[in-house]
Amino acid sequence: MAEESNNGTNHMQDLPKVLLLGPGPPFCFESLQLLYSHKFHFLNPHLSDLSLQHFLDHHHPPSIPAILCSPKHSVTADVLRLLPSLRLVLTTSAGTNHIDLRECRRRGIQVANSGALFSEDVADMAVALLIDGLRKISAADRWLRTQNRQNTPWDLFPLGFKLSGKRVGIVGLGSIGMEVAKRLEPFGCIISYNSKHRKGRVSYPFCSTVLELAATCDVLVVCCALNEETKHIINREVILALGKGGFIVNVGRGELIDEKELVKCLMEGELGGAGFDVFENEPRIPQELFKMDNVVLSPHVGPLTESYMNICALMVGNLEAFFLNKPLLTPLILSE
Ligand SMILES: O=CC(=O)O
Repeated sequence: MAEESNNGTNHMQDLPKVLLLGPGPPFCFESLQLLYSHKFHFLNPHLSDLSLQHFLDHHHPPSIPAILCSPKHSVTADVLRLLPSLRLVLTTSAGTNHIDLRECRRRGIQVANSGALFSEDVADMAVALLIDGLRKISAADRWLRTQNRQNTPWDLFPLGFKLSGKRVGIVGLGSIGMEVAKRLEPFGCIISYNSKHRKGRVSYPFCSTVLELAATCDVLVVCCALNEETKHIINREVILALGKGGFIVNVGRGELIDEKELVKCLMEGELGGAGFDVFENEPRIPQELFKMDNVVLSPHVGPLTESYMNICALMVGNLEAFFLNKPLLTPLILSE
């Protein structure tokens, strides 16, 4: 960390530089700068008219050791190439699919994410989408609002589906997946899972493939990390294996599902319903979904609760640890 200068004040040029690839999540980068500009020299290329490359040319890229980004900004190999002294990439998200992790590893750049900060919130959202879909809450709300239902017998509204007894397959039993399981068990759901590896201390049945999981479940909750192996892990074959009464929830990343096939399956009646907080081409949503009452949509707000108030502190904790050569608080890639 920067030493105090002789007259007891920190000069900005002495502070460690942190590049903010913004604008970042609501209020996050603003609060960070308001609270911590005495500790770090934050650089804001998004507030400049210059391209990132030109901005960096003006700010001596060899002296920038750290980046803070959000999922809206890809940290590609090209971006990394502009920063020869980079040693740390921080992201405000749990997902890291916007970061070229392979290149970070190759260059010995450490990476940290939001850890489990939002896991409960995202799990709440998964369960909410599932209950909403099965019990048709949003559909009922629309039904009441869109026409004057005071004069329509309410028993004309279609039957919903029970949550208890449903066989729920969790795709990705990380910290979000575990929170989903923890929430659904008391509802009487029967949990099983697929993950990259069988989890040692977990008693839920493990399926080695998503296809096998789908074939033995009524519901899939998708919450694994997006990477080369998991892109379109939910494909047509998996959807058909889940079946006509099946329900899919996605709170991970849109690209985990082959969205085109999913829309097709929903239109053909090959899948019972779905709840999405994430989409393949955000902010674009396939128009067909807007017409489906068996689909619940939400605009990628799973992590957006008051938990966000803690993201600044977590990011600063990681920055302080890094500049003091201490272990990162929420490491994903450590230096060798
Ligand atoms: O989508 C949000 C996250 O990955 O935290």
